[in-house]
Amino acid sequence: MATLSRLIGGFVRQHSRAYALSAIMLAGVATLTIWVPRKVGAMIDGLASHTLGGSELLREISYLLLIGAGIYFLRVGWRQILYGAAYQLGVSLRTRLYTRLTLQGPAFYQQQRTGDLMALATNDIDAIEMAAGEAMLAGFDGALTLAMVLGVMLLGVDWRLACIALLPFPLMAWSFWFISGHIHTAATETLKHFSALNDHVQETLSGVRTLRALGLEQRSAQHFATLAQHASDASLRAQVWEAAYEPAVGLTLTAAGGLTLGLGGYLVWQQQLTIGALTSFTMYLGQLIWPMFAAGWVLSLIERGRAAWQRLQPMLDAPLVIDDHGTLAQVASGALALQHVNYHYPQQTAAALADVTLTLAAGQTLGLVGPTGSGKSTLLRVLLRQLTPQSGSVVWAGQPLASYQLQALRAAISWVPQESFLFSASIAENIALARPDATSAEIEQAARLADIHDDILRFPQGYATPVGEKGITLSGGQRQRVAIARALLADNDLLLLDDALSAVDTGTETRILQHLEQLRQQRKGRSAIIASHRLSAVVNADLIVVLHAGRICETGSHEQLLAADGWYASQWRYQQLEASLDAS
Ligand SMILES: Nc1ncnc2c1ncn2[C@@H]1O[C@H](COP(=O)(O)OP(=O)(O)OP(=O)(O)O)[C@@H](O)[C@H]1O
Repeated sequence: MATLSRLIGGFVRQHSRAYALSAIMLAGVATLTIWVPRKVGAMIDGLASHTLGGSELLREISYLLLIGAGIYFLRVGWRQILYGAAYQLGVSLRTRLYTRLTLQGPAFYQQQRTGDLMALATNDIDAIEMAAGEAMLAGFDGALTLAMVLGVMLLGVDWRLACIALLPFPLMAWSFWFISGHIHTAATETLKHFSALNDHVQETLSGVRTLRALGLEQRSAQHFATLAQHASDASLRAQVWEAAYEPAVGLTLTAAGGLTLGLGGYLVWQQQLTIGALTSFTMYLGQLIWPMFAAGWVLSLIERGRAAWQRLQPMLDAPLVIDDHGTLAQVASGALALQHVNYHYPQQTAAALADVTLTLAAGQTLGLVGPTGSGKSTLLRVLLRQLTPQSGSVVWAGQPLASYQLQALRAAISWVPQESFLFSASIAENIALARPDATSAEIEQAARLADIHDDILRFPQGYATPVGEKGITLSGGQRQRVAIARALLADNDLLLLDDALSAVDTGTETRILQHLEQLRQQRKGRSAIIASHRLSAVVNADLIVVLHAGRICETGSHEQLLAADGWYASQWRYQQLEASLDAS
């Protein structure tokens, strides 16, 4: 597992110019800062010995002002350069995370909470960005200033004073180590609690209608308040530990100041040190405040970054549930054959698909029916390679599914799931999702085939009407038909309808199925698999397969299955009776 230091090290090497330039500017800041106490000490000694006249004094003061301005501009410069580079780390980590998430399959998302993933992409990456930017440079700045100030104190002022002043520092180092361990724990807790909070908000907003319908708003608000309290407590604990750096620095510097004044006063009294030199030394001691605080700040940022990286890295390295080592970039037209396919979900004891064997010739339509939970959707997901069977083979156009590039395979299939998703865009853009270059005429033609054209014209802005989260809400049946139009416009070799007509009335269903049949006649070689509870959707299929607890228990054409008088026939009679009762 790569550590945070390796990640940041690699990033610094990649952006070495920006970091080197910032370091040079910081070195300039440190050099100028070091210069000030020496100048002030010399001025005091000059004034005390009456060797510094009015004009020289003015000149020295203007030098000091120039140094101050130089420090200011260099500080602004290095911050701009460094943060510009550190933000690139955030961009690259976010892109890596996003790309990885788009490649993961349903099994991954079943184990992850959406709010947690969103927190990783925002809060956690921010913390890593801070560790790579602010912490790196504050660390460098602090270390450089410390080394230069100590060097001047030891070699340029008085080594005895420097040695005595440094006596309390080991105690401070120990307290920093102690505090940073606690900050790491508190930062990890804070990020976890923030994730839980995020997750609750995301889930609540997605299911707000259900919450309201069940009258659960108050309970949800109480739960939110508890999570918010936990997040705030954890954040406060981290802040309290961060605040502990200050007294440690204060105590150390006060002790160092006391020791300096004691020995310094004695040396001045013994005339071994001038008052100006003692003043310079005290000013240098004051300049140690920044490196001390920088050390605390850097440790805190690094611990927060480490905690975030420990949460983010497993997501970036999570193995892809579906391997993508196929080489074939195109699916040729051909039969689809399943041989003894078995699949069971990891958490389930019973198989969702058991010994499924069937063949669908190119251009044929397969009807997939069976009681709820019999494995229809699972079979379609195996064809989409969202799930990999534990045993058996699936071959399309003579090639195992895994030999196709995943994207090529999925691009050859139009899939309309039970719950279709509409993005926050216009209806036209939602239909043209797989073919953004489609013309308006093509989009309208697909909408006509899906029997949604007239509905769309009744919307306030027609095809330009925004839908999804920020637009109007479509009915379940309208959503399904927009999704079917999307699939038809894509015009792929294989169309998978997963109970995709369940929310439309039987008249609309019949019209859409007729359109599909006409399309199939026009474009030879196009196959379709229609999974449905309603048997009327599969009556005209070339082959109908009845699944029961994952097994194929009946197979044949509509007439053959009626003659067999099994589950299909009894279900057909029941549904026909139901339809005639509805009609009367
Ligand atoms: N993600 C999952 N994790 C665990 N078990 C699952 C998962 N999805 C489905 N199952 C189980 O696998 C079995 C087959 O489910 P599947 O959704 O394929 O049936 P289905 O025939 O499409 O049902 P329906 O007609 O109700 O849509 C069921 O027992 C179901 O509980």
